[in-house]
Amino acid sequence: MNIIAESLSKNYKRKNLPDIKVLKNIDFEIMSGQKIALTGQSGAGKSTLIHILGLMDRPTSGKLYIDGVDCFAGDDKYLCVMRKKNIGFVFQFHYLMPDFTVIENILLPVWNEKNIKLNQAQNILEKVGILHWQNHFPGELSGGEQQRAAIARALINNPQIIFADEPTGNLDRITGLEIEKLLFESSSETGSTLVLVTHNDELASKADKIIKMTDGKIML
Ligand SMILES: Nc1ncnc2c1ncn2[C@@H]1O[C@H](COP(=O)(O)OP(=O)(O)OP(=O)(O)O)[C@@H](O)[C@H]1O
Repeated sequence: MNIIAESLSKNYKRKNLPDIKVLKNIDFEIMSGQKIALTGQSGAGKSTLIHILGLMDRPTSGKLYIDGVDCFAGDDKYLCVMRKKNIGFVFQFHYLMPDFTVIENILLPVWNEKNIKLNQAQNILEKVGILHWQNHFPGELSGGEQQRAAIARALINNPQIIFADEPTGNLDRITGLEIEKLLFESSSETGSTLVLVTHNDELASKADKIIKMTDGKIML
């Protein structure tokens, strides 16, 4: 799926202070299947942007087209359906449910079809290298393994776009590189579009395109 941002802006309101302008008229196009590294210094607005692209937040102004659809013209219910159908999200923290096993966590987004999806969930766990952990609880896994489980959960809906917001921020360098490599490989295999927030220049250089943000703007 391709993504077009047209003059996206985001302001946050602050008590007794002027609004803070976090995104300032952002324009770009991401082609279907492209792997994008989103980089920029802390506070540049990367998370704010990726939350809007992932339909978890609305811009103050501007448009976002996913495969030609003007997403924010829809109501919240529409955004929710669109997100569930097309988008996978991996965060810096894994947000796995501690009282559910790994396989149950992967099946949570598709719980009403969990019996039908079991094989697929196990295949994904095998692909991300943690099938042997399927009946264990997240607390028994290492940080890297937990993040692999979070990726598996993001993949269960066969998303056409994956957003990953510093998914390796809590991991050591080697484990982090493995996780980012896994995201790249998964995107190549499935042809899904990947937008990855990273501070790793080596990895960013392997992306099809680097979008660099500075102070709420894109540096071209
Ligand atoms: N809900 C909010 N209310 C007010 N200000 C916010 C809110 N969310 C983010 N900000 C501000 O917006 C700016 C951009 O934040 P954002 O998290 O998008 O940056 P970032 O590039 O992802 O940074 P980092 O690399 O440190 O995660 C920051 O100054 C932040 O304090």
